[in-house]
Amino acid sequence: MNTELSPPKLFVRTVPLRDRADSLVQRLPAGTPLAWLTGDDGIVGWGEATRLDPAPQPEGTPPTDTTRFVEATAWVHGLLEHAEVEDEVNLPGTGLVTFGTFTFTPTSRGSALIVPRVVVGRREGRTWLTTVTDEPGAHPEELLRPHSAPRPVGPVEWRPGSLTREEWMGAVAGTVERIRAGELEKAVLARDSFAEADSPIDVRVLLERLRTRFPACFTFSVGGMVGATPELLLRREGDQLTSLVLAGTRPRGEDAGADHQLGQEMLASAKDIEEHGLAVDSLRTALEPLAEELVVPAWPHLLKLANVQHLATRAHARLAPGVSALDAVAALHPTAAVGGTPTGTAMRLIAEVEGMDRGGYAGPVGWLDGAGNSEWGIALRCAHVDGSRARLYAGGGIVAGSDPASEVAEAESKFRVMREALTDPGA
Ligand SMILES: C=C(O[C@@H]1C=C(C(=O)O)C=C[C@H]1O)C(=O)O
Repeated sequence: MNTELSPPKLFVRTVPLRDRADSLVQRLPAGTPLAWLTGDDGIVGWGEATRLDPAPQPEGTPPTDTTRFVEATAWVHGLLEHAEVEDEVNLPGTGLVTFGTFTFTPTSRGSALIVPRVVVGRREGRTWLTTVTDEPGAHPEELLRPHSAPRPVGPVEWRPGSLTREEWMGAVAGTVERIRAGELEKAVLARDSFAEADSPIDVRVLLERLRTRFPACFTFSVGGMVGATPELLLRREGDQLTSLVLAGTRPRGEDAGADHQLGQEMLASAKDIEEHGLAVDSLRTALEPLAEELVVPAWPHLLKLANVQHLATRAHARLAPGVSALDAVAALHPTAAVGGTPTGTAMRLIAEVEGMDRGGYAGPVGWLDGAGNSEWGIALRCAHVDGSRARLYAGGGIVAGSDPASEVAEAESKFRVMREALTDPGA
């Protein structure tokens, strides 16, 4: 493992593989997998050629500080400058790939950038293998790591998080009062809960369950953060940037009629449209200075997932020359979908009332390649997995019209994603 700021020289080789149309998760050995998957496509990686763990900033650092992103940008730039890359496939996700997870606030521990020894990727029926070594022409030993079968999670004990249900409802009610008093417009409040298994959790099992249950989401595993997020902070391909903003949540209906009604009700709800509008505005304000063109639809659409439905807006931008994906990540994080409005006030309120450290929850998680292609999700519907323990996180946007009991129910429906992933069939 290499953690110093001056990067090593890496030899990177990408070759095509025969497409077996299998799950990429099956290629992963046990251990700490890296993954970014959408349905059958994506990239998985293992081993560590090098990594950067940006240090947490001292307490009292402004919540919008971007030092961790700036450090990461410089480090990746240095890596790419030194690397020798032979790429026979040339698609987004080939060549030198770095996976990353960034904490929600600058003062938390847990931001990491990891270059795996081995990556297997697939995009639209084309599969590839990338190896990363310290010597030219060498094969990483990780390529030969034995592939044990994924192990079920086994019995799980569910433990309460930092705040009880009543305490958290109190925090929501207090936040609503402060919004009504004019201190801020919106804050996204979250809570945590714990799962304790008898033996170390095999993340591959979680990935396979998440990927198949949420094929439209981004299933990820980076630096212990594991989940399936529906929210795309940004995708960059060439100079094109796409972002999917989500805010506004309803349950799925029992049948098609009830489901349709719940969706239509949300589209007609002034409270949800306001909550969504604030998230879209924060994206627009952050993106405008970086874009030569920016297209944001005037009205949201519905995104239906297995557990909930959301108001969604897909924005497109053409980036100005010289703007990297990490520059855009730094500018966009945190949108008002996970922070609030105004950003600084909301982040201070979150730190004050949530009673926990979010770690990587609601932070950017994703990957970038040497050509500047990149995908970053917002780490939601996720847990931090550490050995036999998982810490789950879920929350929702609070505005003047929010009701604490509904917010608890909404967070529960979001917790379900990881609760179900951690529950073996028949358990
Ligand atoms: C905060 C979460 O989700 C965010 C909040 C939403 C809302 O308040 O309606 C919807 C989608 C996400 O932007 C979460 O999943 O924990």
